[in-house]
Amino acid sequence: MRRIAVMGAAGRMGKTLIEAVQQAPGAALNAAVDRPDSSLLGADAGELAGVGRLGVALAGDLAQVLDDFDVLIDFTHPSVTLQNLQVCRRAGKAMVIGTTGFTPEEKQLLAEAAREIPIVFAANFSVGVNLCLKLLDTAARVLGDDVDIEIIEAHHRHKVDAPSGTALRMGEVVANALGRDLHKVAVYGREGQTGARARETIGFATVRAGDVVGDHTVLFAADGERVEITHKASSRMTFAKGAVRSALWLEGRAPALYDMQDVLELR
Ligand SMILES: NC(=O)C1=CN([C@@H]2O[C@H](COP(=O)(O)OP(=O)(O)OC[C@H]3O[C@@H](n4cnc5c(N)ncnc54)[C@H](OP(=O)(O)O)[C@@H]3O)[C@@H](O)[C@H]2O)C=CC1
Ligand SMILES: O=C(O)C1=N[C@H](C(=O)O)C[C@H](O)C1
Repeated sequence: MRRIAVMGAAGRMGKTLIEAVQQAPGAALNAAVDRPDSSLLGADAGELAGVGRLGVALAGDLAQVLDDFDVLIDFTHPSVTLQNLQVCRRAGKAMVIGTTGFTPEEKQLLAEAAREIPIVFAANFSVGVNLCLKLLDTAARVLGDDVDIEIIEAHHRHKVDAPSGTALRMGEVVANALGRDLHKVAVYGREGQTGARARETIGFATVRAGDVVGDHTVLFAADGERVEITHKASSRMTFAKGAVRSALWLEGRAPALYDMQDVLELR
């Protein structure tokens, strides 16, 4: 049985992850952690997640539960994940990281830790989005430099980072396929006298509203036709299932930085 710990267990994804672990054959929830000053510490993680008592009390410190798990699933905040990264690295524990909003320098820290522990890191753990990443690579190569490319994403009002990690990953895939450097060609929103659009730019537009789970569209627009590749998530369970699948997949893997494309064998 794969012993799993969930970080950010009282959060939106944390609670869904607890439910997904509970449903997955071969996986067991052995630890659940949230912030040290949480008023929920000591509560039963299963009851928090609405799946019934699991006998796992919510802890406020990862170090307290280190002996209880094999792999940590962390969907929190970059600063929290980076602290946990060091704890897991020292203890030789595998990680599944779904947190978004890392700077390029912070992503480098993930790559460094992955020399010592196996990590699956993905901005989006849904099968559908990972299929879309493959489709986007093909679309960009076929449509080439004859189209304008724009990425539009929408999320719930509580989301704290923008553009979404998924939108940025979609931008990277498209830019790589076209031999462009996303850092040089990305345009994050437009306002005022912008001038005409330069063909090589990749535009990002962000919507934050209500309870939208996660919508992404990549628009390839030529003169005379448009192609749109759209993914809409209607439940966080799609991300949670992918994360738990990754935690199981990591068993016996060598230290390296993997992503969901590896787990799905889409490389
Ligand atoms: N890769 C993917 O497929 C997906 C990624 N995400 C990403 O996952 C992350 C979390 O999203 P979401 O669940 O909506 O966010 P939430 O804010 O609902 O959850 C984060 C949880 O972490 C807790 N937390 C804060 N500080 C600490 C700490 N020091 N130690 C432990 N826990 C802490 C928060 O507590 P408090 O609320 O009290 O601050 C909260 O319970 C985001 O970066 C999001 O973009 C989301 C969905 C899918
Ligand atoms: O914060 C969210 O909710 C989500 N975040 C991820 C992202 O930033 O891409 C994935 C998903 O779209 C939901």
